[in-house]
Order: sequence, then structure tokens, then C-alpha cells
Amino acid sequence: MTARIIDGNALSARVRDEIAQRAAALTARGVQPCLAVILVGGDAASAVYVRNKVAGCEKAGIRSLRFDYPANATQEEVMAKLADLNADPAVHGILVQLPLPKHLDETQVLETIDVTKDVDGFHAENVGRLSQGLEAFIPCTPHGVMKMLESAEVPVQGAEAVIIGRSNIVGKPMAMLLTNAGATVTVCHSKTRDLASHTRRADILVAAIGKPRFVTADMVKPGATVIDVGINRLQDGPDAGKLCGDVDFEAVKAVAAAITPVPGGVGPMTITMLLENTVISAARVARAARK
Ligand SMILES: Nc1nc2c(c(=O)[nH]1)N[C@@H](CN(C=O)c1ccc(C(=O)N[C@@H](CCC(=O)O)C(=O)O)cc1)CN2
Repeated sequence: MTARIIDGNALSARVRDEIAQRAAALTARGVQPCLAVILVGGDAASAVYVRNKVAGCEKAGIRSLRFDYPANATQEEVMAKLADLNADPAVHGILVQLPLPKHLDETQVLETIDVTKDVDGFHAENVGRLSQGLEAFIPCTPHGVMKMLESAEVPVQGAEAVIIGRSNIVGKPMAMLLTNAGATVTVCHSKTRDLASHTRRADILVAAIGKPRFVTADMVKPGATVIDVGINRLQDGPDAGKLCGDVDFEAVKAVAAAITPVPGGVGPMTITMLLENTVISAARVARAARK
């Protein structure tokens, strides 16, 4: 068997076309969607993601505002900028790129973002609403994964879903979304005993642990759908400098029925869902103003 590849670049291109049309319609009604992005420090990967977010906005007709702070920025500086952006009616989405430098209080920063502009879906109120199946901004990576499962027509209801990783950005919201969609969900993590006994039961396996090629073929049930959320840059060996996921792609694709690649899988969908959340936020503002 060789797995079907779920192509995140192709799906992103289709979804972004629709987003651009919605952004153009809102702009014509006098509400151009606008995303504000805050980057603190010089983390190279974060700088790439922020650049791609800003470029994605531009291509979709979404206005973007970018604020760069040095690694030694204070909590007060970041909070003051968030207060300004919260108060600005022309700004519909606000995000603070993670991770933040260690001296900053991430929880306080995320809780300061106006919940109606929290297009990353990390504010506790959005997390709580999602857990109850209420309308909420859904964190972009797990939302992108759900879109990929839907586009690939992978049955979720009744499926055994196993997630490796329990982060606030991916693992926990992924578990909520899959649960809400009717899957039976197991969340595994660094303290899980006999991890492979869990992963081998999975119809849908989501790897989000940040360890290159951690998921090997013997950990995967034949015919499973494997979603790779990892983005790791290999340090040494013949592939040094290359990007790879948390899944041993070449070996696992011989066992799985469907698999996402890295790069070109979940990553582009993360930015696509951010653009969609920004347009949704602007549409709510336009609706409230009856524009
Ligand atoms: N505020 C946030 N911070 C972080 C988030 C987030 O959703 N909100 N997620 C990740 C990083 N991330 C978005 O910010 C992200 C990661 C990867 C990609 C992506 O397109 N990856 C490409 C490869 C890009 C490369 O060349 O390095 C791919 O997989 O094809 C987009 C966004 C942590 N922080």
C-alpha cells in the first residue's frame, strides 16, 4: 500500500481564493479585514512564520500591521500595544507570535487580547467555548487539520483518534475538535506508558510532539490516516538543514492510507485558517454595523 498524500498547499490555495473573495466583498462594504501581528525577539522560525502571515494577508486583500519588539521588551510594552490594538475599531484580529521570550508572562499576554479579536483562539474564553462546542475562534493548526480531514473525506465520527502531544496550541484543542466531531479520542504525551500500544489502535493519528521522525511504521495501524503537525529542522546527517515532520514519512506512507507531508501539509493550513478567522471577525463587525 502507498498512502494518499493530503496536500496542504493545494487545499490552502483553494481556501485562500474563497477568503480573498470574502475580504474583497467586505472591503467593498467599507470594512477591510485587518490583522495585527506582534513579534517579540529574533527567533528565526517565528520571523519566517510572521513574514508568511503578512504575505498571506497581502495576497488575500487583508490589511496587516506588524509590530516587532526586541527580545528584551518588557511585559508592560507588549501589554500597552495590545491595549491600543484592542481599542482600535479598524483592527479585527490580533496575534502574538509564540513562543515568547522566557521573561514574559505568556498567559497574561494572551488573556489581554480582546476575545472578539483573538483570531489565534488562545484566549481562555475561546478555549472554554470550544470545549463546550459553542461558536469560538478555533486555534489555527487544529482547525486546519479538521479541514484537511474533511477535504480528504476521512470519516471522523466513530473513529479512534490518537493525538501525540498535549500542547495548548495543538494537542488540547485538537482533542476538543475531534471529540466534538464524534471521534473517540486518546491524548498521549511524554508520560504515556507503552505509547505504541495506543498509536497502533488509531484510525486517525495526529503527531504533534516536535521530535523529528518519531513516529515509525511499526507504530501505525495499516490503513490509518496520519497527520503530521511537526516542523523540525534536521541538525545533522545527510539531510542536515532540511525540514521534516514528527513522522518517518517514507516508511509510514507504505502503511497508512493517507498522510500529510512536511513541508506542504498542515503548516500552510495554519496560516490559511488565521486568514479565515480574520475575515470572520471583520464580517462580524460589518454585520453589527449593518454594513
Ligand atoms: N501565535 C501563534 N504562534 C504560533 C502558532 C500559531 O498558530 N499562533 N503556531 C506555530 C507556528 N506557526 C504559526 O505561527 C506556523 C508554523 C509552520 C507554518 C508553515 O507554513 N510551515 C511550512 C514550512 C515553513 C518553513 O519553511 O519553515 C510547511 O509546513 O510547509 C506556518 C505557521 C507556533 N507558534
